[in-house]
Amino acid sequence: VTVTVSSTASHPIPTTLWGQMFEDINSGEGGLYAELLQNRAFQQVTPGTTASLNAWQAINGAGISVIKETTPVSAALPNALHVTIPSGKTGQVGFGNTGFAGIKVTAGQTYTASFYYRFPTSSGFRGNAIVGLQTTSGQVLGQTTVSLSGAQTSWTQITVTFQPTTTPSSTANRFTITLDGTAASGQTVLAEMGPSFFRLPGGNNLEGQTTANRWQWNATVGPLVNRPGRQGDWGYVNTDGLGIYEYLTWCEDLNMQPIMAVWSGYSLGGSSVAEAQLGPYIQQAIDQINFVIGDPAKSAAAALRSSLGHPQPFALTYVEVGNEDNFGSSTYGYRWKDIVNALKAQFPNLHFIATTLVNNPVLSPVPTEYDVHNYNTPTWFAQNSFYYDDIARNGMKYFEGEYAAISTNSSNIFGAVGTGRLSYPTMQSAAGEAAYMTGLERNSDIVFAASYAPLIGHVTNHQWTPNLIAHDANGVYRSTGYYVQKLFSLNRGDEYLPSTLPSRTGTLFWSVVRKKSTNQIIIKVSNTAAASAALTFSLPFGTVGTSGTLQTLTGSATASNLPTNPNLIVPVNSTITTGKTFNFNAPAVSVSVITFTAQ
Ligand SMILES: O=S(=O)(O)O[C@H]1C[C@H](O)[C@@H](O)[C@@H]1CO
Repeated sequence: VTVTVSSTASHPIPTTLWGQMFEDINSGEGGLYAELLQNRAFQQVTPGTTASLNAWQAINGAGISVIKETTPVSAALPNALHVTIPSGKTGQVGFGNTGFAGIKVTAGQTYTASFYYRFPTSSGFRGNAIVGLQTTSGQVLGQTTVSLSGAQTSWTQITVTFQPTTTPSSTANRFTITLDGTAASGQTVLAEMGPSFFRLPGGNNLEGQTTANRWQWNATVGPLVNRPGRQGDWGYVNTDGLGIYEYLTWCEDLNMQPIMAVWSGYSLGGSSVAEAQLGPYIQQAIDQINFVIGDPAKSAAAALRSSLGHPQPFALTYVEVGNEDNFGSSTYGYRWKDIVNALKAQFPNLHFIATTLVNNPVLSPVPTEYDVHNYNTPTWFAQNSFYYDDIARNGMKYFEGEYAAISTNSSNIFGAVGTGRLSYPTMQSAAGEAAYMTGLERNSDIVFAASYAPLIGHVTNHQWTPNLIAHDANGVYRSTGYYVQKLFSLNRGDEYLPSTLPSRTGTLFWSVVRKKSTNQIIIKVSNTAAASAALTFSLPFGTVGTSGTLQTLTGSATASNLPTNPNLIVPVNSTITTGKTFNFNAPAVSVSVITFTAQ
């Protein structure tokens, strides 16, 4: 096929185009949230149940159970671990935590541990607790001692640091607190992508199954001891140690602008807040936004931000109202109207993104942006790379907030692995997504942002596959889809150059952009076919570099990067002969980026 490129740009490409969405689907807890211990504060569990001791285990015969404290360490943390050291025990006795399916221990790194303890009744016990990391078979990796006093009947916080002296070969390790059995006998002691935006906090995990357990910004901020946590929407307790302030400073550190959601009055269990009852939830949304951008002199929420060390507002342009409210579309009409009218009055410079299907129902005020989600097969993405070409240019802008090729079974996209659902992205799913992304780039006059979803998932403990990045206690695993996102994100242009259009029903797709600051032309090519494809590029520029760089991601269609072979398919860099006219042979099932200068 011959691709003739125009030298006249059709439109500027928004700087926000390629970004990431985040929600906690085994991605914060045990993942990005640095806490190594699972169930660290027995939040949101029922005392006395097996689940309440999740990840905790007794060592050498100690009696452990989760109790509802009569004098809790804080209102937010009502539960405590009750530890009984039986009489007649010798050696170290106590309890351990096995982390999130393991704890990675590296010699020489400094580990910090903190716990509160108290004795229910005053006792003459004075002794050392040993706090450290061991293999689950009991080999000490690193530890320190701290003295405990039986006279301490009110909660007191202990914080220790220690450096393991051994790096074990496996992550089958645990955090331990033990006492000398003889001395303590009979005592009871009360435990790297360059995204431009970052959507948070979800996704389903914003919504709650009920109004009561929706995500609430103010419950996720301040000292951990004041964060109660919540039953997340993915079957486990969110400690909310990774809260709104952590999200915002994370965005600032990585130069990403947040696309932040406010709760919209609908929960995944199907309930909607009645219009007459929306007031307090709208106020909570106003406070949430003031926490992010408000004036500390005028808003308590903004003053709270300032007190945490960030007096200046964070960057914020886009606020999403809910998530996938197509599931609650019968009440979104009034919820959108009342929420957006109130928020727009307070924050006239913000853009509010609607989350129902486009214009279904018709909303007032008319949204300026919609969030569109697409989960489908690799073939669907290739065959729908013109999804936005046919959409009217009427001022409406689109956020492709969630997209991923998740199954090869078009009649059961959301089915289980084994019925076509992918456990990990494959080369075929990555090429399909890349084909679709060339369409997003071509239509970036109306598509202002796009993010693959979900971003991260745990290798063994997950509710959703595939994920862009997998992780476990040993590390992170970059998928084929991750490399496609990285190739597009790190090779952005600032304007789109129209070119011969790919065939809508074909298997070969490309986009051509220009990076004005470096006079570079960047061509992205996705070949989703099982055979290589020959392209000839014809360029209208006066001078074109004779040599360019070529980055190619290719491999067997059904192959994935697995934790056991994480670098099976990675981008390969080489050079390519370029010029006013040059040829390129796209390998079967491949995604390529060709970069060269021209002016
Ligand atoms: O079951 S789904 O609704 O498809 O869940 C999807 C859509 C939702 O926004 C997000 O949280 C989740 C996975 O990314």
